[in-house]
Amino acid sequence: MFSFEEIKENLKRDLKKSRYEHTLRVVNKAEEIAGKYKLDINKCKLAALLHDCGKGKEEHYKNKYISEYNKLIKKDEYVEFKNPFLEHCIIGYLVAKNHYKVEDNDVLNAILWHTTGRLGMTEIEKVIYLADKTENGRDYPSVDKIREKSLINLNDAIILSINNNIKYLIENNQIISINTIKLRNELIGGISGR
Ligand SMILES: Nc1ncnc2c1ncn2[C@@H]1O[C@H](COP(=O)(O)OP(=O)(O)O)[C@@H](O)[C@H]1O
Repeated sequence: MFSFEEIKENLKRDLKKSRYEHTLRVVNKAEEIAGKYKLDINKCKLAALLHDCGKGKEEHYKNKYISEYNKLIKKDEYVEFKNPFLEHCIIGYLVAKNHYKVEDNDVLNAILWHTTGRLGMTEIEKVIYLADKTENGRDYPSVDKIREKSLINLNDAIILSINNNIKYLIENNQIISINTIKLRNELIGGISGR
């Protein structure tokens, strides 16, 4: 297992500058949100640091971890990670697990589901999902509302974020993850949680 600082050094080298800077802002935002809900800060910071670790070198890492990739991608809920916009999620999961030797499933799942979310998300997964969408460099019309809500109620913030996300995906004629739809239905259905 690499230390947090070692991973940071590696990512500084491997990611393009803007992606690395986004990553550091996601770490800060994840720390802020996790602190609010008294969640495990170290797990959240590690997942935030690694959330985009597969970005930009998807083909390279896919080939490197092809047998595990092929096994995972067959699962119904993972099929959509074949989509080029979502591929970095499963690649990030594989790189965190196999290259950075992360064994903690809370951290690995937060990386895997950071873009789409999924039914039955853990609170750590929700923190990384929201930290990615609301880090201080993000600037889109509803970001302030989602940012504010993230520190009040995780589920309500995610509903706002998904509504915004779906509009964007429709306007750009992109696929909408079935996992996102399932999550939205779960949260709108009023399943308890925070
Ligand atoms: N719920 C979703 N279902 C399908 N595609 C999505 C979804 N959310 C985002 N995407 C696509 O994935 C891309 C990457 O999203 P994301 O990882 O959140 O952005 P970033 O790489 O900037 O952190 C988006 O630009 C969009 O095209």
